[in-house]
Amino acid sequence: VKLVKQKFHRQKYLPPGPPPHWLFGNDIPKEYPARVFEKLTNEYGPVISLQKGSSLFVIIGKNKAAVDILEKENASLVDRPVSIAAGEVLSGDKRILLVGQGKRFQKLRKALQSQLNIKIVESYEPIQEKAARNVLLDILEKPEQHQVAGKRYAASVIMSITYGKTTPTSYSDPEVQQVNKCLNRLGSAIRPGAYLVDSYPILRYVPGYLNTLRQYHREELSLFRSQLDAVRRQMANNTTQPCFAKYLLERQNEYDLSDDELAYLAGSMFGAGSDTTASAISIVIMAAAVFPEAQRRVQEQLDLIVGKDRLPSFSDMDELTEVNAFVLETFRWRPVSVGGFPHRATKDIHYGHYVIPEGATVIANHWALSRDPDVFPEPLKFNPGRWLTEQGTITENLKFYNFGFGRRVCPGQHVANRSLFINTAMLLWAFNIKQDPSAPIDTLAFTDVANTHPLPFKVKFEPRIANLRDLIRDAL
Ligand code: HEM
Repeated sequence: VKLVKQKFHRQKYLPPGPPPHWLFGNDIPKEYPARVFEKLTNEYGPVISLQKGSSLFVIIGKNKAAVDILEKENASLVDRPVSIAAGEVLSGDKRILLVGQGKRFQKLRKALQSQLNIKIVESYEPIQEKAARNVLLDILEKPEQHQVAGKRYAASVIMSITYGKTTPTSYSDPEVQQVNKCLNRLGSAIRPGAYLVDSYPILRYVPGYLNTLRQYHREELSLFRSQLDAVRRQMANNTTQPCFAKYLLERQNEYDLSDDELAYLAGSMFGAGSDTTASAISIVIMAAAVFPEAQRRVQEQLDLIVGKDRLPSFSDMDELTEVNAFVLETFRWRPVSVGGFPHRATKDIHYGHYVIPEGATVIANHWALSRDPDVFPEPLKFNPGRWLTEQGTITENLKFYNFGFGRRVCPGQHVANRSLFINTAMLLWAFNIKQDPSAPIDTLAFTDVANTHPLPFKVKFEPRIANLRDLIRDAL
């Protein structure tokens, strides 16, 4: 009786939402869910709930509610929803992104922080500058392949930081292709509804049902092990560059990591950090082409501070406020992690007169947050100026949570921010990026996946620097 009463009480105080079908519950949108959820936010309010089977989804669509819940109550939202297909089976429960709250999560996260914290990331500057100069060369060579240039940048930076790789990385490298094959498998398995076992866990006992995913896991693990073994071999002949893998191999006991935990941790850096960064660079190129006035403001400051006789560098970062504001506005304008990432409530959370019950999956819809007029007036307008104070410095009073929330906030955010700074500075310094009048850009044409990517689009790169190739070659 007590349990029934409790259930009834919770039901009564659930956040509002569209009425569920008595048997099938609510429809979970199959296409562009973040855009559909934004409409539901406008209809039902900042926090809504949807019921599907035994799962309760709480979707947050306003910044104030997102901060009140996911930041202020973060201790109760460290956990991830159970993911049998993608998390337990495909990732062997070792991929940090999907690992639930507990000892393993804590040690993986601690190990990541040790190499991704704001102090350490400065040491990656030479890697990022070099790779960003290569983006310029790639674009001079094959401007129509600008999206590939961004992917190559992101892949080579991650490979250098993680495994100390010094040879140039091409997006067609067999190793990168293999990693991408694994990532595509993850992307498919992670889609809501992709595997019935996530709604009906009993299915895990059906013989053969999860065999393919188990096989994928073995392949992934052996790839990650082999990447780590390469670093071990280099360490044995003293030829390793300082990198994430070397640092952790030397301190494996201190961080209490098994061989496979370490292999997965290094391996999943690529998954979390490569495609996201490449997409964000592509969005910068799109925004520059579509908003020439905003591009021009950035270029005026670049000409003033950097001039045309040298390339921009990290030493200009504090002064290039227009570049920083432009990047912040692209993060908001088209968020890469468009629908946000799910957290699981480990106790009842009270919000106003609603209760988010223990066990609920809580998701901040980044797309809706980016268009929340309470925080971003005229949200559809691309306006980097909103990030600047009257004195021209970056304001401290505005924040967009493109890197997520609480104790799960993206640990790679400092690397990502710096990648976006250096690429935006170099691209807008080197080129006038223009729309191709014969192929106008559809700025809503994005892939429909968790980390969204602009669909292929055409732009023209007009060099602004006469001796660009020479300057790049000198710097390289
Ligand atoms: C523009 C680029 C990036 C964006 C937009 C982004 C966004 C995110 C978001 C939204 C999350 C989930 C946060 C949450 O649960 O609330 C996340 C998690 C994560 N990110 Fe990033 N990220 C980016 C780049 C990177 C990079 C460069 C790395 C690594 C070097 C990285 C590593 C990770 C890892 C390991 C996690 C899982 C953390 C956990 O579950 O505790 N990310 N990221």
